[in-house]
Amino acid sequence: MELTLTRISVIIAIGALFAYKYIAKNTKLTVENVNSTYDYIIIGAGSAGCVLAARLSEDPNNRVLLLEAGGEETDNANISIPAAALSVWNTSSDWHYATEKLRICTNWRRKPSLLAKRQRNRTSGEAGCDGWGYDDVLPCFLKSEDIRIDDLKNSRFHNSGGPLAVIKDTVFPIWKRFVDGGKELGYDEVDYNGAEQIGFGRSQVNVRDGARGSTAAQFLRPSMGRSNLHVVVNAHVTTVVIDNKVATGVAFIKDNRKQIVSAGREVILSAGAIGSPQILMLSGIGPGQNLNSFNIPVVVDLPVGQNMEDHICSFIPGTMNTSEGFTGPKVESLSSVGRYLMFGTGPLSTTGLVGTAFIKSSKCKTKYPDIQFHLLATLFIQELAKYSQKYTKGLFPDEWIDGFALSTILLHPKSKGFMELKSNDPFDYPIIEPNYFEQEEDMHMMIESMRKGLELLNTQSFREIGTQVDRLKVPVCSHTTYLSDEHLKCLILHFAATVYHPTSTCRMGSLNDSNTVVDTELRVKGIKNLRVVDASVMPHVTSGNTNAPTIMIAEKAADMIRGIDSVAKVRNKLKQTA
Ligand SMILES: Cc1cc2nc3c(=O)[nH]c(=O)nc-3n(C[C@H](O)[C@H](O)[C@H](O)COP(=O)(O)OP(=O)(O)OC[C@H]3O[C@@H](n4cnc5c(N)ncnc54)[C@H](O)[C@@H]3O)c2cc1C
Repeated sequence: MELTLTRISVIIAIGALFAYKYIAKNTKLTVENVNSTYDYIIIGAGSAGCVLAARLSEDPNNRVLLLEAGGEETDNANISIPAAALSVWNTSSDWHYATEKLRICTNWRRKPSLLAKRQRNRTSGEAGCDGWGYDDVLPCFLKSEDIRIDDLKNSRFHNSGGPLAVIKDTVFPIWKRFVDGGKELGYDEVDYNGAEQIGFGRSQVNVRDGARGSTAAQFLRPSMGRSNLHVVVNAHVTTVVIDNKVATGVAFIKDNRKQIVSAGREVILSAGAIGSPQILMLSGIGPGQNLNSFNIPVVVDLPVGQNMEDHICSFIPGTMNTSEGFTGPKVESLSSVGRYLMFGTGPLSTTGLVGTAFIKSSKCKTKYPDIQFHLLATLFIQELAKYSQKYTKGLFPDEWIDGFALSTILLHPKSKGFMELKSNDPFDYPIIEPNYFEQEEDMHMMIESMRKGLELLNTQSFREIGTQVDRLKVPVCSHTTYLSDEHLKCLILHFAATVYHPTSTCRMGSLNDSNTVVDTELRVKGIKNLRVVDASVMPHVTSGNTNAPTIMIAEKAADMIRGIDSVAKVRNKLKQTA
């Protein structure tokens, strides 16, 4: 306990200093007086909402209001320090959503699985989603990007000068073992955001000058000098005001007071894959049966909250006999702190997620990958693995030792989940039922992904550092034969976790597809002046992490809403270099 307390206090101190140096100069976000009417009201200042607010307010004629239920990102300085990301969990900056308990039962099936066609990391090429193919969306990815990796600066798949810095995580040398191990297995080292996704690479991360590159920091704050952009934090939106099937405003609660603000042009939901469907349902847009049970008048019956997809992962903890990774004492050392404060570099500037790979399972029939690896350059100590502590005894050490965790991720699970209202109280969390492993195929695939992970850890590259995976011998699975399918299944059932990539709860699709909520311009079907712009509109979860695709969606939506084509030049350049 003492170790962790010391660690936390050091991190907080660094955070405070960091905040003083980099952030305190920025002004507070919240405006004192909210106007009665704006042109656009955006709900949710997350990855998408901050981009939209910044882009829509570029036009001085647009009066924009951005409402956010949480506080400012500067309230918790650890949010900006890459290595301190974990210390933000379970704080007031976290919604603390919990999913329903995992039900594994092979004789019940909620629904047959949906379309098999999947997205690429940078595409959403889904049938019925015209305008969202790879060539359509690549310019929007590029618009946001500021590539800071020298050997990629001239790549047609990258761009310089956008708000979102992209760097390679290079602090901990274990990344090289990951890439070399991949080569031993026959994979190339790739820029997985470039021409070829399949292969191994150093992780590309959004860190600028040592600070995590959130859209609040990179898009919103630089726009705050604009008089036409108002932001209100700690404002919990309860409903969209709908009059005769036209969205006319938003109701929110701040400081225990309900306020209603009108939107002259549009209301845009960017409250995320849980928040957006919840607000829609509270406003009468959603599955009629669920709304009727809480006496919410149905305005439009749509499959809001259905079709939820998420990435799920397993962990293989490994130990090693060299100090090539991240440990608490290394990160908290005086030299590390000094380096960070002076130059924004060193162990504190890294997420620890040093390696990323995309591969195909034996069942994969498309040219896109269905398994992802992440190499985390640390073996958590027991105390940090609180979420599953009752099982983790033996899996993680009590004190920091040299090690790592290989996470094997299912990119396209067949199981679909859903979320629905638990009551008509906007402060009541909805039911979140991801249905992980409801389809047996997902379990087979997860076992295969772990076997492929074990193969990687058995390459010469990892053997050279004495890699051991015997922490998988956890007491809770001791009734099975070590590394048998049953053993891996037991590990998966006890330790598999979300990668926090829920999507598709307000799916985009063609107007006549009854399984979708918004059209290809992200307008809610059957309602005027209401759009959804966030991860919830993805037709399927992407073949990679979801943050950059969400930012792309916001970039594209901003152009749609403004009726401009801000990426015409980028698109033409891409055509010339094709
Ligand atoms: C712990 C964690 C780690 C992650 N790591 C990665 C990663 O390494 N790489 C990656 O690509 N992706 C990562 N993701 C996923 C990524 O953050 C999401 O895909 C992305 O943020 C989705 O953007 P969004 O705009 O849809 O929603 P969000 O970013 O969640 O934004 C929604 C916003 O709406 C606000 N809101 C919700 N309800 C209301 C309401 N009623 N009133 C007002 N405001 C409301 C929320 O507070 C929030 O600020 C991670 C997610 C989590 C949770």
